[in-house]
Amino acid sequence: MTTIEDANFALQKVLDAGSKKNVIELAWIKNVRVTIPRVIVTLSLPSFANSQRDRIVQEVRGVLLDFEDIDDVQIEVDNNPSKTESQNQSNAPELQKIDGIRHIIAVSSGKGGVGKSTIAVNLACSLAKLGLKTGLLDADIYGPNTPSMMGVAEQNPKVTEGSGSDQRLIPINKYGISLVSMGFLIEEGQPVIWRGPMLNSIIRQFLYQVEWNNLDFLVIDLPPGTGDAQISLTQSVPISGAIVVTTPQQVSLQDARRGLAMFKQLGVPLLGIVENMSVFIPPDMPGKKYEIFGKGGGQTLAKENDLPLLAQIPIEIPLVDDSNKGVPISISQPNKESSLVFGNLAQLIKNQFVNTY
Ligand SMILES: Nc1ncnc2c1ncn2[C@@H]1O[C@H](COP(=O)(O)OP(=O)(O)OP(=O)(O)O)[C@@H](O)[C@H]1O
Repeated sequence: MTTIEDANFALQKVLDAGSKKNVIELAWIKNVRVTIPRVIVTLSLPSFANSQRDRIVQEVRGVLLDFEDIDDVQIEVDNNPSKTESQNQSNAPELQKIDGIRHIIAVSSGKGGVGKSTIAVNLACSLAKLGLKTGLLDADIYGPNTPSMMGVAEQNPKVTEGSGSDQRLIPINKYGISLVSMGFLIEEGQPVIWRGPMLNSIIRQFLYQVEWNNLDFLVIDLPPGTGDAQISLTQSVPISGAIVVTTPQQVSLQDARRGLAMFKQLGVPLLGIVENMSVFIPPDMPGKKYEIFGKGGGQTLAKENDLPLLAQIPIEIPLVDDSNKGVPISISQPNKESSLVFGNLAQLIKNQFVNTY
């Protein structure tokens, strides 16, 4: 006799067209009841999967009718579960607009070391160069290195006058960018042991008690990966769009896919993919490009998720050197290829949001 376990197992054959993950894994099946000869399934689809609704319903019905003792499948579709609904289910706080910020752009990566902070920093600088008021929040609690890339040594930024909850943290201004780092809260060399709820309250306090000065964009450098910290962060702030950074290798795609699935599941809008370290440009051979890490990774990821490949950033030695000196390449060498690519990326993001001002 068919059981709920059998039904759930069979439903794993139904896949999301983009991520190729199955509907059980993606938690798109909210409920399954089996009362032979009938099965009742509740589907809970995020808004980005609406276009697949009819196909998914048909396939769910198909795989369940394959059982000999089932001849009636009822499917209830809970369309576009709102963010507030899913947050209530997980007891997450409701998203609240942050005073003084128009748009929040999250820069994320499935794993560390792919250049996420480099991209967050240079994107922020390039947005500022377009005349947009820009802030940068380094939320990478595991390696808050944005201040050093921006040449900011202060560990203790100033606070506004007043007392207790009236007081607000004043961002550090560098290269025209308002910078705040979680690193300001962590003593150097100390391990980070914050868990979801603790992190959640810290990040909220951090964001809502900062004197953000009418920013057009706040770029957030998220921690790498898809653990508690990332989920807390993405549920704490109203993100306008997320960028997923990958390198061209196949191995980093798997991690990036996990990142994409997390954003989709949390209902965070995705802006697209940025491929870093696409080609190496040797400084002594202008015009030469070497595909050190293979090619096509960013394009593959973009295609399978129906997202744009927003930028392909080359490996350039000054990108490391200048960043080590505390000056992002977009500021120090605006005519280098990577600076031009960062400029285009900023323009794309501006174009996407400028009409909503
Ligand atoms: N396109 C590039 N060309 C040359 N060097 C790069 C490029 N992108 C990143 N790097 C270098 O690679 C190193 C890692 O970059 P970065 O710190 O931005 O990665 P990350 O993904 O933020 O890492 P983490 O997960 O540790 O925060 C840095 O030394 C940086 O200067």
